[in-house]
Amino acid sequence: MIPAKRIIVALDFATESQALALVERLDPTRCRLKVGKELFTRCGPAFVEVLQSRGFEVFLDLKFHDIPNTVAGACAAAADLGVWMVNLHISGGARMIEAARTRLDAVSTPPLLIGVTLLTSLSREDLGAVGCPGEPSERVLALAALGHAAGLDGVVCSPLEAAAVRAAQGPDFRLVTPGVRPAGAALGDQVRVMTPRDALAAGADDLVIGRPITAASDPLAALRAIEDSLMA
Ligand SMILES: O=c1ccn([C@@H]2O[C@H](COP(=O)(O)O)[C@@H](O)[C@H]2O)c(=O)[nH]1
Repeated sequence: MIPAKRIIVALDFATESQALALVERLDPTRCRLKVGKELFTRCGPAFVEVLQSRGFEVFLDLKFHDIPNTVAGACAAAADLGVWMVNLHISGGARMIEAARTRLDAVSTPPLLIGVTLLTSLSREDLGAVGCPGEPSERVLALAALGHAAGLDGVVCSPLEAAAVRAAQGPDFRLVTPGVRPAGAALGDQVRVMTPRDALAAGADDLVIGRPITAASDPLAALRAIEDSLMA
């Protein structure tokens, strides 16, 4: 039996009405929602409150990356908004993460604090081109260790790295995996991918899935098919 709410639907829409058209068909007891840069920049915190008022837990995926004081303040703002999870880029460094952790520890019900290791759209070649030679998995493992030591509740990584991060960081460290594609689905800009079922088997806690659901002709049927594939 797969526990409920393992799927986080990425609401990468350009308008509130497009997002709501899908949200109105979703069940908050069965999935969570992710609000990222596009929707947040267009609709702002008010739309996050709309989603929460409908019973959904919201992952605010703004991937903060700035000096420690600025990121700590942004995380405090996310906590005030009442989101379930917030994230930052681990490459911002240990002091940045510790500052965010300290601010969230002062809040009565803080959101989960998660760190992005290496974007799932990046390949080995992409990494080399920005001056970081080596295997993506090595970098992910190093960043996950740094992030855990600095106080993160978990990381965003590709499902390809989930088993290794789980082995290194233990059972209580949350693994949030985008880069999830049902068999035969278009990859789009994703590079380091796995199927939903394989991602869960590799140890992922949360599957972040956008276009395979949101761009489907019948998004609800696409979501149900993914849920069924997890049970099979
Ligand atoms: O490494 C990362 C971090 C975040 N994302 C986000 O997840 C979704 C994935 O959407 P798909 O349509 O399923 O590709 C999207 O909102 C990204 O911003 C990621 O893909 N990789």
